[in-house]
Amino acid sequence: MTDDKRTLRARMRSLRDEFAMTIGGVIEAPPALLARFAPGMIVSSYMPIGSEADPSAIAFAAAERGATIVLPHVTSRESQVRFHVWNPGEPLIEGPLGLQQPSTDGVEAEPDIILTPLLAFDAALNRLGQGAGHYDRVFERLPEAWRIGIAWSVQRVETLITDSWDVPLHGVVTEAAAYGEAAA
Ligand SMILES: Nc1nc2c(c(=O)[nH]1)N(C=O)[C@@H](CNc1ccc(C(=O)N[C@@H](CCC(=O)O)C(=O)O)cc1)CN2
Ligand SMILES: Nc1ncnc2c1ncn2[C@@H]1O[C@H](COP(=O)(O)OP(=O)(O)OP(=O)(O)O)[C@@H](O)[C@H]1O
Repeated sequence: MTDDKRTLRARMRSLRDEFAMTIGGVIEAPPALLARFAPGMIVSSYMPIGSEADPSAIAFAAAERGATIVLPHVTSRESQVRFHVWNPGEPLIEGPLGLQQPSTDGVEAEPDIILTPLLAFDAALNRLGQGAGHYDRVFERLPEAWRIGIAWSVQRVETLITDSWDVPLHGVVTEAAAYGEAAA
């Protein structure tokens, strides 16, 4: 089970690298997502590492509509994700695992909408992540939050292997399409 996930992660990382280097594009907020952003809402974004799809155009659209942006912060593979308020333009700090993270001086706040990085997603909107279970644990802790995957179109597979703790996404947005509630 774990081995299959590991093999798929390696394959999806190289697919994603190749796509981002040759085609790429901008991931824009589809109308169904824009309609959700409202003043006072807390939206979690992330700073892409490697060839991850960049959610910043969506985060800026949310900020323009009055939402507060938070970014994930971890101290290790084992630690829980904490979300800290980040204002566009504020400096980021180098963290573990190649991450660019917000300062922990920023107020901690739990997101209403979680823009989620991923390695692969499937037709049922299951998600394969980096394998540390960071977002899986966030989804368990914040079951009311709206979970939106951000990805390149090449990251879509027909069926992912799932484990008992995997929580499916509500929607996914790519450079080419929107799925699930992000498309409704
Ligand atoms: N941009 C981004 N921020 C994020 C995540 C993420 O996936 N992407 N996370 C999601 O949980 C959390 C951090 N967790 C992580 C857990 C493992 C690895 C990891 O194994 N990295 C690989 C290299 C990844 C790559 O270059 O694509 C490594 O260290 O070998 C990275 C982040 C919170 N912030
Ligand atoms: N809700 C949870 N509570 C405690 N541990 C969890 C939870 N969810 C996942 N884990 C642990 O995290 C590990 C990795 O899970 P998995 O391979 O599904 O990660 P992933 O979803 O691909 O990664 P990520 O969420 O970090 O991007 C597993 O060993 C699992 O035991």
